[in-house]
Amino acid sequence: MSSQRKTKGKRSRQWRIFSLRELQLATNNFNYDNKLGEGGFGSVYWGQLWDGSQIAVKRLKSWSNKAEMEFSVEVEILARVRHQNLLTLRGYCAEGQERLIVYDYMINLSLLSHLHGPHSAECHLDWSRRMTIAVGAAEGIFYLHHYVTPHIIHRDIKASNVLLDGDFKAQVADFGFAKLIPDGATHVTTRVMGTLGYLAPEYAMLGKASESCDVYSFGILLLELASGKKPLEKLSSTIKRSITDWALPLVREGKFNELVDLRLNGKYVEEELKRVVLIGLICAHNQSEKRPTMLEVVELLKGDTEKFAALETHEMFKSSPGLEDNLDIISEEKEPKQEIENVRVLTTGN
Ligand SMILES: Nc1ncnc2c1ncn2[C@@H]1O[C@H](COP(=O)(O)OP(=O)(O)OP(=O)(O)O)[C@@H](O)[C@H]1O
Repeated sequence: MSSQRKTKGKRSRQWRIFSLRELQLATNNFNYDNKLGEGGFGSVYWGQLWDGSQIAVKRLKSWSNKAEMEFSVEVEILARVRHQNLLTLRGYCAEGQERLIVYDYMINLSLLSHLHGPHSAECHLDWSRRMTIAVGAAEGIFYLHHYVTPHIIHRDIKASNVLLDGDFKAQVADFGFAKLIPDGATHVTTRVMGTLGYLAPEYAMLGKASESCDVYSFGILLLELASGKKPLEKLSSTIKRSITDWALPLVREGKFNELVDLRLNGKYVEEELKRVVLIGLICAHNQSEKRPTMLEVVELLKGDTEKFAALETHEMFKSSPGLEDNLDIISEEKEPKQEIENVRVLTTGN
């Protein structure tokens, strides 16, 4: 059994082109029952290949104006990006109007499903798993920012894009998609630009995409991971509060025990919780130049004491008046569609 697993593991690392017929067979002709979910780029289906290995197939929509060759070249570039915390592409299919990307199926699904979805009540994520996921996801993003040439800005770091393998190891998904977007596919563009609640202010307002936008989104993700709260919490039918607006006052009052996810039943490492929350908040600083780089984030998360001592004394965490300009205060809820549309309008042309 173990040798069989090993062989499967090896095989899954190989990159190849799939035929449409093979993917139709694997997914029962993209049957609704096989559907794992739907994102801005299209639907994702669970499938099983002839060798028994499980795959996730992303069936892209609105790709008709992306030439077959162009698509293949770009996907092959992405397939070369390999890191233990990045979801590896197993291959693709480009036949006729169909554009499909094939990944290994992540048996423990996404972080979103554990924090807020079907698995949230079961609480599979104990504190040590959360720490491992935080460090792993940070390392994956760090790799995209610092090692891949040209560097890749993810643009959509969020809980549904952090997938979990059989060992709950983080696999950051959907990187590099911006390059695959056909010109003029506006509704797809809105998705590439990120998701409400995770968007850095300068990105949302000016469309300035940079590595530090990913750092901002990652900060929100860290706060979400520690607290189990959503990036935007509905306070009433018209008012939403961001996770940073909720967390920062508690941090300034030193009430870390009120920040932690209640589903952990008090089982967590206090020092680590403090570390994750402070790093989350500094990453999600409204001024991009005050945010750390992903290299610094990785070092901090791994427990660099010198860097952490400096972070602890950061002015952001001092409970003095006048620092509230850091916060977005309470944001009025608009129609989500309209809000996304606004973001799109503001950012197109960049
Ligand atoms: N390899 C995979 N293994 C298991 N589940 C997956 C895999 N890839 C994607 N999924 C799940 O399929 C669903 C749809 O994914 P998709 O990436 O299309 O959308 P999304 O992440 O919700 O939104 P967006 O398009 O903005 O990234 C999500 O719930 C995602 O977690």
